[in-house]
Amino acid sequence: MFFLAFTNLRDFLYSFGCVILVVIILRLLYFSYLHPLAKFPGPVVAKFGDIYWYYALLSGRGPWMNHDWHKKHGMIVRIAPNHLSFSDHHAQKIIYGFGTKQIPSMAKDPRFFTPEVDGSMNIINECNKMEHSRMRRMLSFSFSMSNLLENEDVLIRRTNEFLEAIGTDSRENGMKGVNIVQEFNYVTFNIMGEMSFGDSWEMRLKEQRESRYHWADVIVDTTFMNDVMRAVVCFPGLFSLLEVFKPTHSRNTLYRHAEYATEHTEARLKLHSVRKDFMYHILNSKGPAATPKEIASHFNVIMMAGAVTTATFLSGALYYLCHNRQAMRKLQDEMRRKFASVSAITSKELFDCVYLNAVVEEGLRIYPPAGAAHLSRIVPEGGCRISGEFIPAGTRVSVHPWSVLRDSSNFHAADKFIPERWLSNEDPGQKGDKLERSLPFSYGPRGCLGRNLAYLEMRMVLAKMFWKYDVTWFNADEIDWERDTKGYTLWEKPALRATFKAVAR
Ligand code: HEM
Repeated sequence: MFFLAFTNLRDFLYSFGCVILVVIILRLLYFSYLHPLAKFPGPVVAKFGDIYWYYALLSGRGPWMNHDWHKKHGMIVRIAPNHLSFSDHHAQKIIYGFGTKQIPSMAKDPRFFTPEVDGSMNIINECNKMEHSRMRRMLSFSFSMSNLLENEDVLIRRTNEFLEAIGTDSRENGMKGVNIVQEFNYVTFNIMGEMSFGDSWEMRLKEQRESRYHWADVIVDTTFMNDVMRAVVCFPGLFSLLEVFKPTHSRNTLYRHAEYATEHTEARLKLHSVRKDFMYHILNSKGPAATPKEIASHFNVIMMAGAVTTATFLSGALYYLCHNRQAMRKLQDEMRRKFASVSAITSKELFDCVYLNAVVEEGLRIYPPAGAAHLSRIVPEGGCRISGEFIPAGTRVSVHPWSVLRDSSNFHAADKFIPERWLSNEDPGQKGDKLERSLPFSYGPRGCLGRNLAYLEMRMVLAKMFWKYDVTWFNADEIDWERDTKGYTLWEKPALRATFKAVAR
């Protein structure tokens, strides 16, 4: 009937074009002048649709773009039609905190924290607060300091294996050196795997048809695909289409990663082990039992969040230490003076290594492993005030960590790696740095569950590596970290080729 109203195709196309044009103009007017967030400044194109936001995320240059927007527009920037980015540290407490009587804690944003490809929900992507609390209670004991210290043998043995591997490769590879970024991925992968699955970890790795580190490599490739999926789910029907056709790349990354998590979970569930790995604590936790699918989903993200982030820290820290030889020497001196042998290096002894801890904090500040993008939340019913402005209910909000950490009003020489800023009495020392503004593990009910483990790993790997080896870096002239690294939600890092020569003792 609709078509009959037109005498010919030309008239129809003309009228159709006019309707589209009017819709576009109305949309532009609405988003510019009438939308509840219309008064907030930001890049012009960002307010008309989410596409620009996804472009920034997937371009790998998001952290720098977002920081520039804050420099230009101020503390609150509209980075998508319904999304505000904050660079104000005070917003952190409201957006990520435990909540108050007036403003309840904010739920995670379901458009950002999407289900896994098998539809499962887990400790990271669950946006329902009650369901998340149940999960967190179930997993918490595994990550308590007492349990981690009970499993310290895993951390020490796996770090020693890493030392062996980089020493051997350095001798065998000559001027080719060792791809140390990859080796950091492997050591954190091994620590997370054995802590999670105990005895079945090694058994399953030996049984698998691919190389031992195939899953570790898949995890690295999956980080970017996770962001692609965040964009895909915004287009109705596209995810279902992908499920039917499963393009090779997503099969080899997202789906393969989920399969690995399921295979390792099933292998461990069959093994009636008494070893107190993470699985043991999950199975013995009080409260309703989780299904095998849910447990596999937790391990899917634990292997990702646990391995990639810590490896990212280690890679960045090594890069910046290689550029600040004085800091590297101070770290080596502290380790070599304090410990008579590599076996004397234990987690407890490392707690009070002052310079090592300063290097760790500065490494987390200058290259925050989970601080490149936006961990968005939804403003609850009734709206609330953030950074002096009323923000309506339903708005997506996030603090952009990179913009906070690279802001010279928070940290002097913000682009420079200066461990001494964490030691107020040392030269070049603190110059009014607002140290509390570095929150690499976020904050509140969704703050990092693996924080204790991350600190133990970061200290142990750095301490043993710098106790044992002097480092020569081969591709120093080719690599500029800020240029060559890609900032998605997690980072994609360039290869660092170095050689490790054992110190004569
Ligand atoms: C340097 C290393 C690490 C950094 C910088 C880091 C950072 C973070 C951040 C910023 C969050 C909050 C995410 C959000 O708000 O959406 C988070 C959550 C989380 N992290 Fe880490 N993380 C690190 C290592 C680890 C490790 C080793 C594990 C161990 C498995 C881990 C497990 C988790 C889990 C399970 C959550 C979700 C917590 C929840 O929602 O209740 N992380 N992490």
